[in-house]
Amino acid sequence: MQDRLMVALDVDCRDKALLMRDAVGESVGWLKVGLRLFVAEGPALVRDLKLTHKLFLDLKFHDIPNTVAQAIESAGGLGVDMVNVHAGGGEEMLAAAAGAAKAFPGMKLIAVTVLTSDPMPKEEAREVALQRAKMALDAGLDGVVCSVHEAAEIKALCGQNFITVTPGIRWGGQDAQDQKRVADPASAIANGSDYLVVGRPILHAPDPAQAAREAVAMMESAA
Ligand SMILES: O=C(O)c1cc(=O)[nH]c(=O)n1[C@@H]1O[C@H](COP(=O)(O)O)[C@@H](O)[C@H]1O
Repeated sequence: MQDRLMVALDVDCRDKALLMRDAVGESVGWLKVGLRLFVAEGPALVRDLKLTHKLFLDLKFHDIPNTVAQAIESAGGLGVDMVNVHAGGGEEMLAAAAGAAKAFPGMKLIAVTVLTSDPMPKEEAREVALQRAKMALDAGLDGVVCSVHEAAEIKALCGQNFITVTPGIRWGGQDAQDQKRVADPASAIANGSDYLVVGRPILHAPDPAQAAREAVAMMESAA
């Protein structure tokens, strides 16, 4: 199950990123590089992190179709295993991204549906997430980022092979912080999530590898 756990390396510099990578080691299969770390350290660090783990480049591209397609080409050139765009960019943008990603068959392209921090009412979030997931499927993407609460329905609508990546993971009474739609690792697996994204519950744990193993044990309990 560790191959389905992604650690969000939301730290501010290379040294901290490498320390965290070493701290989690093989207890997780994936590292996620997002805005904070990429803006600070860029592609060189991504290349290094790729040497030991699968890599998800989470920059949520949201721009005109041509610009997003070019950014996807750059991500493909970096050799990342997964990259995302924001489905709010619309059908044409998603199709352009999917077109660009075709040149990189080893890279999964996924779309953010509704951010797990979005305060919109649950039913509205569900409707928008389902509609955007279908749009991503039709545009030729490999899957979506969504909350655990929408994952099962998205699988039912878009097919079991359509990838669901779920952040907003908390367990054992952890603070939800800025996340609005949270769930624990066992519920995520039970609801059909393919990959779980965990940031602060691992980054801020006294022993990050132990926190990751705890999450994996919960994931296994639901399998
Ligand atoms: O695309 C993402 O990864 C993402 C989408 C989303 O809807 N919600 C969300 O939290 N994320 C990312 O997932 C991670 C969650 O971090 P924690 O809340 O610290 O576990 C962060 O790096 C977010 O940028």
